[in-house]
This record gives sequence, C-alpha cells and structure tokens, in this order.
Amino acid sequence: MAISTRISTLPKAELHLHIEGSLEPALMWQLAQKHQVILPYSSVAEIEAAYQFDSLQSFLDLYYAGADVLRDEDDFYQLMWSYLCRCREQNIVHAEIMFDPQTHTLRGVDYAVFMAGFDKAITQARQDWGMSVLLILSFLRHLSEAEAFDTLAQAAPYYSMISAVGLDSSELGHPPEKFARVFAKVRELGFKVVAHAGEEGPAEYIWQAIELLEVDRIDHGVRCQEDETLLALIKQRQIPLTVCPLSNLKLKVINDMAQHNILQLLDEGLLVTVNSDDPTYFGGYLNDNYVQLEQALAMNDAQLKQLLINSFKASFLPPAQQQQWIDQINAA
Ligand code: HPA
Ligand SMILES: [Zn+2]
Repeated sequence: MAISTRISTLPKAELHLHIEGSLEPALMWQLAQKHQVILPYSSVAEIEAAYQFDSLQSFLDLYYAGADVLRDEDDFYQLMWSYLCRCREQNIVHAEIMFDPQTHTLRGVDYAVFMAGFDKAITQARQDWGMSVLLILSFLRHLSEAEAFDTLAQAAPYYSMISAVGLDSSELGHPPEKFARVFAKVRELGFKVVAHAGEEGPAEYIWQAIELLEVDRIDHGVRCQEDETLLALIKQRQIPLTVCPLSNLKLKVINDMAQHNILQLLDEGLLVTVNSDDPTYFGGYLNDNYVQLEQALAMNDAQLKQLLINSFKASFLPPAQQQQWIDQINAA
C-alpha cells in the first residue's frame, strides 16, 4: 500500500491542536455576519490570503482577532463539531484538544458558554462514531500569573471535563518560570501538565518546563537539539514532544521543510509525535503534516508507523486503550 494511503487510513491520535486555530475562514465569515462583527477582510478569500506570517506573534495577532467572532454556545459547538468531523475523515480516533479560556472570558464570554458548546459536540462524536476526546485548558503566557490563577479558579465547575492544563501564546519574554506557582496548584488538583516550550524560545525554556512545571509533555520542543544534555534527558525520560511541522514552516521556525529535525529526533529515540497546531491558519490538517514529512524528508514506512504508535504512547489515554490502537498499527 502506498505510504500516502497508509497515512490517511491508519488510526492516529492528535495531541497538539488549538481549537481556536481550527476556525475555518468560511465559519469565521458566517459568524461575523451573524453577530455583526466587522472583520478587516471583504471576503473568505481575503481571509485566506491574509494568512502569511513571519513569526509566532504575527500569527497570534490574527488568531486572537479571528476568535472574536465566537460569541454564543452554538458558535463553540460549530467550531468543535467541524474539527471533530475532520478527525473522522482523517482517521484521528483520539484527540487532546487545547482551548484558551482567557481569549473568551476577557471578551465577556463565560466558561458556561464555551464549555457547553464543546461538550455538546464531543458527546455527539463519542456517541456517533466512538471518538475519544480530552480537553486541555491553556493559560495565555503573555498575561500574568495572577490571571492564570483566576482562570483556573473559574474553571472549577468544569474540572471533570478537563484532563490537562497547558501554556501557550507569545513565548519569548514569557518563560515557564513565570508560572511555576500556578502549575504547582494545577498538579495538586490532579491535572496532567503540558507547556509550549522551545518553539521560538531557547532550550532554557524547555529546561524550565521540565524542572519547574514538571510537564508530562512538551509542546513543540524542536529547539531541544541545541542542548545535548537536555536532549539526553528528554530521551532518557521519554518526555513526549508534540511537534507541528507545518506550523514550524509557516511561522518561520524553519525556512524549508527539508530542514525539519523531527525524523532525526525520532531516529535518535525521542518520543516525538506529529500534530497540526492551528490547521486552518497553517494550511493543513494532521494528515497533511504527515504527507509533508514524506515529501520533504522521505519518511519511510517504519518511521510513519513509529510516529503513529508514538501518538498513542504520548497520549493521556489509559495504557490498555493505548495498547489496543498500537496493536492495530503494528498489525497493519
Ligand atoms: O503554536 C503556538 N504557539 C504558541 N501559542 C499558540 N497558540 C496557538 N498556537 C500556538
Ligand atoms: Zn500550539
């Protein structure tokens, strides 16, 4: 079977996906009309054409502006439902999905609104095709630690819907150490911990995420190669990295996909995974990211299988459930 067919047909998990980054331009346009939000674009095609970035910040500016069209429960339902339908098409059988509460609460949209919308879509996907979904609450790191504490407290009625807590937004100048105390509280509450680190920020931020936040996974982490001691530690402890190739290309973390280090890290024995990050902004859902690795880096079948297996091994699913999917991949 051709590798591209195997990419699309084999079961996979997605572990690094911002739900606000899956907002399709067509839905953005429709919701802007619905709520009479004035967008700085005059058509869906103009929205798509605007997605040219030169850094993480240049993307985040459009990502937060786009999220402003999300106002009521049905908007959040539509957003989540569209992504889950993509998962079904792409054979993503399990997804661990990040959401940014502060992007909404700061605009006066409460937890009750977005959590109800998410829950309705997730319940439907679970019932209709047996998809499994976990949610990851992410703090915006350009805001203060006090605001992160507030955000965590406001989530209390929804703790049973949340599996992990993460850290995203503008990395440079906002090191993990800024959030050490709030993540101590997060761990005390029993949540898993993830953090974006080593995307644009230096290897030092990955150290801090591991040592101060005690993360279960690193989001991105591609700059770990700049520090051999760190690389050895990540390998020895098998700390998963949720790598996002198309995101790295679109945000100019790399200049060319052929330069991406994901397969080197994989071959060195690190627990790396492939993810789409913000698929509508970066021009591809999960399978497109795997296809890029085949086209630019000549990913072979053994590497593909290992990446798919890693997507379950690095997940927060119970080990027995992970193993069922891994057995299916091994048998394919
Ligand atoms: O790739 C990302 N990095 C940091 N923050 C983000 N928020 C959405 N996507 C990202
Ligand atoms: Zn991300």
